[in-house]
Amino acid sequence: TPALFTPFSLKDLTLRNRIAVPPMCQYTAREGFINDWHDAHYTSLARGGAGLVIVEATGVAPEGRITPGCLGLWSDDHIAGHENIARSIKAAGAVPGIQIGHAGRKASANLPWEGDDHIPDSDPRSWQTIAPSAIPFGAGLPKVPKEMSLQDIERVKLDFVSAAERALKAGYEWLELHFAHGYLEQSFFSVHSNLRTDQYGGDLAGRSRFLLETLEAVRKVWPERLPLTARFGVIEFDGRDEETLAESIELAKNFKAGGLDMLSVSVGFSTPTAKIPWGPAFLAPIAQKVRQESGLPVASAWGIDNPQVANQTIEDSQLDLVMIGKAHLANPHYPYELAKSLSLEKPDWILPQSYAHWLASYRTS
Ligand SMILES: C=C(C(=O)O)c1ccccc1
Repeated sequence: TPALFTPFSLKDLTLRNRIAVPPMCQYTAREGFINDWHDAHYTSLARGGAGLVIVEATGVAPEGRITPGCLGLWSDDHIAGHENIARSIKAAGAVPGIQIGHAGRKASANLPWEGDDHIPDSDPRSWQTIAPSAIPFGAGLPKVPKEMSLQDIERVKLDFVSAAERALKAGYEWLELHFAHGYLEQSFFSVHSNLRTDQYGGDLAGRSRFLLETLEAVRKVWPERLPLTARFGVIEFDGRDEETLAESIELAKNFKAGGLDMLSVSVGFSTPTAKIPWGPAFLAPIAQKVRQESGLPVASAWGIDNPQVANQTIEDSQLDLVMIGKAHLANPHYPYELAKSLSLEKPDWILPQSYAHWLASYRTS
């Protein structure tokens, strides 16, 4: 059996294979609510055969959304829509996951295909953004955020806890904290965005504190038997990579000590001047180093859209799970293509029986 199609167990869950659909914002919600688009989108992805489907970045507060089109779990009214999503993913044989986050200084933005930039302050759809320091990201996201008070920090931690409790009520079994991509928690960790002089800034311990306290608070309400994971940028490609990676590995060790079950290794995206060396599974070797030195199981995304590359990252013990995004948008049944390319036995049965039976019948080739 190709390594990509071996099961993966984490806490009380077992995934049918190593293929995960990473969180990919659909920007199709209104006031944070699930609608028909999300129902069809996530159901079709789960029926495609992946072991895990993670629902897109879901705001823990209205001002924590990236755009007005993002999903939310800041209200109990949001739970019902997510119950359908979680049930439908599980019914298709995949583990239902969700990513919760706060976009920090990158919030209050237009949809990517409508500018991908900050909504002008003059536009009634815009809102005040918050961050560790009053430093803008730059480029298309020039809004100067409000520096968070200690009360703001406490409130946002509680927002993460409440969103996690709602995710559990909705039936999700895998929770990913969005600590990456220049959003709020990443921005506390990065020297590009955190110039605080209190206990939430300064040295590595200070810049790690908000992340570790958020993890600690969410861990208390997320059942021990279910995976609690985080997506985090371990490198910025900003010319300080060795130092950033060393600090990130220290943080990963503290994540593990704090009860994190897995790290989805990504890029920090904390500065618009980063020079990212995009390439097939380009983060896999970095993820392997994080896994070796922190002892955390790792996943990673970016450029894993080739069957041999995907399988090799598992075969070579670089990754425990591969996050395959765009290939799934192009074809929700992408795991079926992977199964055929990698010569899995009875590849048709990756898909639901209503499809598999006929795909395996009346073969003409
Ligand atoms: C919407 C994103 C997310 O939620 O992480 C994102 C961020 C950076 C690059 C691509 C997508």
